[in-house]
Amino acid sequence: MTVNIAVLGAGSWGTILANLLVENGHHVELWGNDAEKVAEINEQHTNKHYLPDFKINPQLHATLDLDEAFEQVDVVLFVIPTQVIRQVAEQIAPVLAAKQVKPVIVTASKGLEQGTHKRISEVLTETIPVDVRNGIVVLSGPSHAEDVAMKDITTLTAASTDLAQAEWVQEIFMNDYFRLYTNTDVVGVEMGAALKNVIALGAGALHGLGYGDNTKAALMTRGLAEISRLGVAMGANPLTFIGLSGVGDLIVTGTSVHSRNWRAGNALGQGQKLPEVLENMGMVVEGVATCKAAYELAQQRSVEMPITTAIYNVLYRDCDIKTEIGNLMQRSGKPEIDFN
Ligand SMILES: NC(=O)C1=CN([C@@H]2O[C@H](COP(=O)(O)OP(=O)(O)OC[C@H]3O[C@@H](n4cnc5c(N)ncnc54)[C@H](O)[C@@H]3O)[C@@H](O)[C@H]2O)C=CC1
Ligand SMILES: O=C(CO)COP(=O)(O)O
Repeated sequence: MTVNIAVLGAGSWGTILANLLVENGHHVELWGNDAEKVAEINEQHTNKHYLPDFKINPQLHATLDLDEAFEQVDVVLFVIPTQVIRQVAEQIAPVLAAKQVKPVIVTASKGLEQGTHKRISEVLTETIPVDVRNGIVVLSGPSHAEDVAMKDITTLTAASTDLAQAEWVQEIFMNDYFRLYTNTDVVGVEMGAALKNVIALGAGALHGLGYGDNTKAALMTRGLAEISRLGVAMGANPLTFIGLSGVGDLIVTGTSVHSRNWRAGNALGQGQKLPEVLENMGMVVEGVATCKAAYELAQQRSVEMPITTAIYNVLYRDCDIKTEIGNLMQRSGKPEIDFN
């Protein structure tokens, strides 16, 4: 089966997924917003800013032109930062309408929209009318671009309320090192994907401050407890949080030097200030914006999220990290399992 795929976002994850899809035998157009980088991909077959040592398959074509990207399109894959998804989706909707194509929309981005607190599939549902698209599938799981570049064995979840569309996407992406599972719990998959980035910031900060393994395990486990609590309040199946898009992605993001969120947290723990950290990263650190959205959502829903609140206090109120850790430890004793 050869499928026509437009990948939106020529950063680290978009480039690696587009490359994988080409090597799976599909026709892929990678849409970018930076003329120099698009030319580099087409002429040098590299994208050095995001993937310094990676050689891109010469069959991958990049473009700045949405008309070209959508010339023939069965799947549109979003791999851009969460906070620009609404704007780009509004930009592509009339192009899809003019082309009279009805692609399946897939998102591999992870986050919550600031202001509205919406999940990405909700933003896409609002902005791309049903008459110009097929279903929406969410792709998520423990998957750093740097490891997929090495063809390291990687597992993900394809989630959709329409199981047949999730299965179709599963088939498009699967190969001997990339394995997908399906799930119909879109809420749980998206909430796990978005919120683990916030906890990864905290895990990095603990590392930067010199805390040991016990503390990091405590943060990730109790972090998962509050991710599940908010997720269940939003309608998720609690079992999804022990799957790839929950604990799986929390492990990879909360322990890896490849994680932008972990690295940003590590730099904060070492005493750098947030603007400097983000400036130095040069890539999206999704947990920062999502932390604010999650904090506000938890307040609205009266869901207790003490770790997210502590991270919010550090990021948005310039509070001292060690004081926030001390405050977490001063809380009264709690039962371990509590979804109320
Ligand atoms: N890097 C990774 O290993 C993984 C990333 N993700 C998710 O994928 C999403 C993208 O992440 P990365 O590729 O790492 O980010 P990145 O920072 O490497 O690349 C983002 C890309 O989006 C482009 N972009 C930004 N605004 C745009 C706009 N208005 N129009 C068009 N393009 C625009 C940038 O030019 C850049 O090419 C994030 O939500 C991230 O959480 C998910 C799994 C793995
Ligand atoms: O989601 C990811 C890995 O599964 C990527 O995480 P970072 O954005 O922190 O690098």
